[in-house]
Amino acid sequence: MNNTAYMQFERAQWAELRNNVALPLSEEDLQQLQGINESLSIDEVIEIYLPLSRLLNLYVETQQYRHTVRDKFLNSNHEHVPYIIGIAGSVAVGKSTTARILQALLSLWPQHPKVALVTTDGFLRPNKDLVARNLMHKKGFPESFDIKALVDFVAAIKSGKESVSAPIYSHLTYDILPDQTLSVEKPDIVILEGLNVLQTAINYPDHPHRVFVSDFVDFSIFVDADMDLLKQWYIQRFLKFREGAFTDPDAYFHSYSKMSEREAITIASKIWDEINGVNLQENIRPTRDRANLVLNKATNHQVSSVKLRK
Ligand SMILES: Nc1ncnc2c1ncn2[C@@H]1O[C@H](COP(=O)(O)OP(=O)(O)OP(=O)(O)O)[C@@H](O)[C@H]1O
Ligand SMILES: CC(C)(CO)[C@@H](O)C(=O)NCCC(=O)O
Repeated sequence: MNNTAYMQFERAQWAELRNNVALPLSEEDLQQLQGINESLSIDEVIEIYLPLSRLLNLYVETQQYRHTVRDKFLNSNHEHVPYIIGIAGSVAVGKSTTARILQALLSLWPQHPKVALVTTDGFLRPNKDLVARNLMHKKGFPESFDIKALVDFVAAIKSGKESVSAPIYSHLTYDILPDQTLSVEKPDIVILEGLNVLQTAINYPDHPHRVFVSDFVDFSIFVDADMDLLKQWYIQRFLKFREGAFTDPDAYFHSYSKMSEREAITIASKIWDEINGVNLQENIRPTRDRANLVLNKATNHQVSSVKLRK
């Protein structure tokens, strides 16, 4: 008996769905997509993300229709509130890249929805608070976030408020930027990505809240990959930062740009084993089965299978 809550698609089966997608991509669109990430292949966009954007576009339309039906029933006229797509998964799995691809593709559909992108990293507590709470080695763990501020933020977006602002986290300074905020001005769609998008009370035993981020998320995606690949991607990205952003003297990890590649790999590997890998096992992967859709990635970030809730 098949008692799973998901329909499972192998890569080839999912890719076939692109034949149902009537969205021709121009040369310019392809160039824009390629600009998101130099290692992203266009085949990957066409075979995996294009059908996914079509499905999401249909869900958004259906939601808008439901609101129209509700307004008819109530004999009133309420404004639409943004549709929220949540993207969860490990550090370095590619949440922000997935979010940017979907943002670009969704904006190309004929309705040209305005799509905003928000990362929950902005709700990490500033370093000074983490130091005071002895949590600097727990960045990304539930207790390192101001979860109440995050829930209030998504609730405000869903209330239809004209402008809602979020703090910004910088990977360069490794801290919340003191005088900058991101403002979300009632777009059609908000893509909210972060480690904690699907977390619930179990993850926050010391700060019990009755309402969670996922209560406001209309459609959730969990991006997953095997542990050894994730560690490898984390180390690769660390080395990329080391050659790029960390060479900036203002970078928190500037000293890493001066050490040998071998030393840098040892450090990245330790950070993975002691922080990000542990957080994945304890607090992130256990939320996977709450997602509406799971993208499983294999070597080179290629999606190997897709699971969609029945
Ligand atoms: N589809 C893809 N194709 C090729 N490379 C990718 C893809 N997605 C992500 N990557 C690479 O994987 C690494 C991690 O990606 P990204 O920064 O999007 O992850 P993330 O999950 O948002 O990480 P974090 O939680 O630390 O912010 C980056 O080096 C990125 O270039
Ligand atoms: C900011 C987070 C928590 C999530 O993106 C992560 O990238 C991070 O900084 N983790 C802490 C350990 C590390 O430096 O990777």
